[in-house]
Amino acid sequence: MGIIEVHNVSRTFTVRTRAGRLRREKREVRAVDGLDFTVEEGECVGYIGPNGAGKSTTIKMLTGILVPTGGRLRVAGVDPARERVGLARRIGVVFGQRTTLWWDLPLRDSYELARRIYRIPDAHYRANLERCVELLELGALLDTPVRQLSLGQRMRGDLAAALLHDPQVLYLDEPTIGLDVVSKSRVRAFLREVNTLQRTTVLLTTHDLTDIEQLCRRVMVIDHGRVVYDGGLEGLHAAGESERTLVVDLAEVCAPIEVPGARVVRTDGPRQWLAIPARASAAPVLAAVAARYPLVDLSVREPAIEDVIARMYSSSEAHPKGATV
Ligand SMILES: Nc1ncnc2c1ncn2[C@@H]1O[C@H](COP(=O)(O)OP(=O)(O)OP(=O)(O)O)[C@@H](O)[C@H]1O
Repeated sequence: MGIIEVHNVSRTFTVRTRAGRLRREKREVRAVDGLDFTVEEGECVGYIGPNGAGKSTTIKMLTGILVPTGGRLRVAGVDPARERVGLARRIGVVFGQRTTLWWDLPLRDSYELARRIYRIPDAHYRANLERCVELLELGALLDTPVRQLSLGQRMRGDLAAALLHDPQVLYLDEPTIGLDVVSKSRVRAFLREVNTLQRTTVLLTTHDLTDIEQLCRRVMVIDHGRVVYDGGLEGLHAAGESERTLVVDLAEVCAPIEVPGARVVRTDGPRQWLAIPARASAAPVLAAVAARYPLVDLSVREPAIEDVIARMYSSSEAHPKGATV
């Protein structure tokens, strides 16, 4: 049995919309519609999809905040909605757009509250706090009120708070949203460590494919409340034939770059944009450009998740699910 079991789960919402000046109409929104998947203990799974696909609704059902309209859900062997309080000790949740920390209190006090709420034994608490403080470089921030922390510092603070009670499962909803490159890489390094050393199961929702690339062997794509792809990131790129973009700044205006494995898709003065297949390494293209052209700077842009999914649909025509799940 997996640590997360989702069988034919649905969740509908009834929304009231205006129909004329006085009349209101009821409409059903199927946020999640016959969702099926299993996550094994110790996996780190990316859970991605376009806006409104049903990701947050799934996470809310997995924490017990929302009750499914149909189907069967189990997390660590229990029904989340029925045993929400008991399950809270076994899961950790981090929402990138919100904080679970106390706004006016120093980080240290929020952690102390978590210790009491979860009744974490002293020695355990001290060891976990020490490990999180070291790995997330929180030492100098422990006495700072949360409202004075930068977004990246607060996110690191939130991650520590979610892990002090040693949860078996960690749900992350956009943990790197709005962070700079350095903060993103710190957060990712920490999550890798938590998943590989602590064997914490991670379900990660993100719009940043680099998060998935660096952390997850498995990715599930959800669209219109259903899983439309379940497999490796490479397979997803292959299914959609997705492309990365290499942005190249040259010392002078040149004719469009010609190197094997890449094609120029745009030019603007000395800057050129090259498309390369996302599943191939960018290194040979970088080396060829550097050897033949007066290179000043370059950066690699991952394809947007929305583009990868759109391409996946167009390449598998009307039946993406059959092609990939
Ligand atoms: N409380 C609610 N009442 C009515 N409709 C809702 C509610 N919560 C979600 N929905 C609808 O359910 C659908 C799925 O929403 P959900 O927030 O799960 O998507 P998401 O994949 O997390 O999107 P995003 O990436 O934008 O956060 C959307 O159409 C949304 O409008």
